[in-house]
Amino acid sequence: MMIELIKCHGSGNDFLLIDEMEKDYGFTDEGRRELAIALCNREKSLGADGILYILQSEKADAIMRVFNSDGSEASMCGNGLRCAARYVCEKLGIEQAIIETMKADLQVRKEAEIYPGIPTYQVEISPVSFQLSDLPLNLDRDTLIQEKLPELSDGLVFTALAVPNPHLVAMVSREHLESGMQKELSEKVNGPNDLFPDGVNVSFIRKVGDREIYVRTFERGVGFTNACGTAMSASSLVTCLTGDNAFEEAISVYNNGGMVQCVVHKHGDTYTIDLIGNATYLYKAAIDRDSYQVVDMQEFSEEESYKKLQEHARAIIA
Ligand SMILES: N[C@@H](CCC[C@H](N)C(=O)O)C(=O)O
Repeated sequence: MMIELIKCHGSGNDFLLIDEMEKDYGFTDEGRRELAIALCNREKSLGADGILYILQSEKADAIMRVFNSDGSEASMCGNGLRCAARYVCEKLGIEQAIIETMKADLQVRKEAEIYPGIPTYQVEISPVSFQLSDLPLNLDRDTLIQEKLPELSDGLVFTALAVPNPHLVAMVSREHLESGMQKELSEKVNGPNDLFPDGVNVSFIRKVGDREIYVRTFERGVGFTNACGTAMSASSLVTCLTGDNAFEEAISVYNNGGMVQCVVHKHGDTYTIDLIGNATYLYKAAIDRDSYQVVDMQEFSEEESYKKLQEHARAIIA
């Protein structure tokens, strides 16, 4: 039996999208996990940061499940949700949809192109929680908002939040980004450790201009990726809390794979974030289910336009 998939990316955060609505592959969760480990391997197979499984939903237009390249399942994936949004909207011939994810049913919709020639989607990032029990982060307190965490660093100021997957973010200088500090502390909190028993996505943010930030993320279950959509959303929210950016205004978020825009909404004591950016298809392929060998591959021609956005982004963050 063949498995059909689409290789896609959001800000260079790349995924293999498998439609289980179209074809019933009869995957078990262990099967989904094994497939993620096998196909995401960049040395031995197609390579990707994760697999997006699209399934039939009883209450929404579709379900998106996300498996990281190490086989762990993530509760959310912002860049992946844009790719899933495009796939579901085009499949159903609609411009907006509701996609069920592990913890929330989220609104997605087609948007005006973020850069010429780039299919663009807006996705809702929600719910947001600062309760440490929601990450979880084991500290003898309820929240960690713009405070030091001496177990990880004497100098950096961190915020911990769940959107709803767990994030730890810090605003840093260029020197911090160039040091090995992010890798070192990310490996610590994503290995066996008492603070973050389930691991955490770790982002360093640098302000690059008015309503412009750069975010680099070490992703739980993957390592450094070109970008992480939920991390860029969480980081945008933190910069609104610090006063570096403003609620309800578009923030350009640059990353190593390109750029997105985030708009942070404050509703009383709660927050939601709009994440707007590309949903780019690279190729579609058919894989032999037993050997994982590629049987057929057809490329899309969308990457040329995307490279122009990347050049623009690189010039800003240089
Ligand atoms: N790249 C994603 C997040 C994927 C999940 C993450 N690694 C986790 O385990 O929480 C995004 O774009 O949000």
